Amino acid sequence: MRFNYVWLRDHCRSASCYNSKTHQRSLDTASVDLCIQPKTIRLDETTLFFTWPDGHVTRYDLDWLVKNSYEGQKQKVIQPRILWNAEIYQQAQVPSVDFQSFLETKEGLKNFLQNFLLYGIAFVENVPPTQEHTEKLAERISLIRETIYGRMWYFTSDFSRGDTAYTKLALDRHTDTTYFQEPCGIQVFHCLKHEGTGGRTLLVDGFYAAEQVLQKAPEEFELLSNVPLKHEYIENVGECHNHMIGVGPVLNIYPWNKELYMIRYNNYDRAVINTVPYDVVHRWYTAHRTLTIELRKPENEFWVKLKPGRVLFIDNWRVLHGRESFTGYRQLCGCYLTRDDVLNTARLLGLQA
Ligand SMILES: C[N+](C)(C)CCCC[C@H](N)C(=O)O
Ligand SMILES: O=C(O)CCC(=O)C(=O)O
Ligand SMILES: [Fe+2]
Repeated sequence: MRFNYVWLRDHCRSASCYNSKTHQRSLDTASVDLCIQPKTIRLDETTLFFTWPDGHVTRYDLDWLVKNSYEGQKQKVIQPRILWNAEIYQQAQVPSVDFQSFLETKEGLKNFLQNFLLYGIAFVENVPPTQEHTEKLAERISLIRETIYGRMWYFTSDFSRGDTAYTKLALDRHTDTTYFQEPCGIQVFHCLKHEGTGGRTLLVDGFYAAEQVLQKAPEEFELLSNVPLKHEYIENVGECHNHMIGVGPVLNIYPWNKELYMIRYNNYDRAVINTVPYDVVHRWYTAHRTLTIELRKPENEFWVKLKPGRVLFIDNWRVLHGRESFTGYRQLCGCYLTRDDVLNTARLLGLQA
């Protein structure tokens, strides 16, 4: 491990530099001389001591340094996950959580969140088929993210909005709200009614597909993670007038450990590509094709028929959803959740997120 002197001065945990009650830095980093060097350094079994030119002493537990070093972080994943195709997911026999235990017990909630974090999807069973109960569920783990579609939404194939979600058409796999600068973190679906045929939901682990791309064509993975593009939502239907634009690459990775944390994939909503120079465009399309081929492999598709009482939570930064075309009357309700607040709940329950 290598540490920079300014870093070592900046992270001093002494009472005058750091408020351990609020976990906030008191030290004004801008007051640290960028050429600072310790006057003396001393090491015992467990601790490293620095005395700075002004006499201030900083002590570091060696364990703390190991845990907080760049080298230590580089080897760690931020969020452990189990990547899946249909077979892996089905064999895992991930249990659904019951409505009552989800709402009333810490274990129920924790089991649910653990599965959700590992697989990017999770189900709650025996939910009364109403919008109010669905809202209660959502509020147990997060804040509802209000969007142009409302807070809780409730939709049928009535074409009330300028989007094909509001029809009976099939929808190919995609993530939602790619046209937001921060796409919605979680999507909640509860089918309240369906009198007709078809309408099954398709789920595909985008991270599993991306991992295949990384294995087979690392330079294509890199391109998809480097090239920013726009997604766009333009609506002029009735009273609804919206124009949303979100910019970012298809694959979003942390630069220090290359861990994938978000996929932005919606071929319907992808805008004109005008952020990519001529000599990159063709390579980008090739990489996009490779990813699409992985995403479309039948063995990566997990199909479910949503039923009243069974609520599905989808990690919209990871798992793509789609649907089969349908006939008859179908009513879906749900909402989006803010990702920070789901992770907050998970961490408070002791989960790594
Ligand atoms: C109906 N509901 C509110 C869930 C979403 C509608 C959003 C659909 C849009 N094409 C997208 O993928 O973002
Ligand atoms: O109707 C469905 O099952 C899902 C439609 C969809 O993709 C959406 O609402 O985001
Ligand atoms: Fe969608």
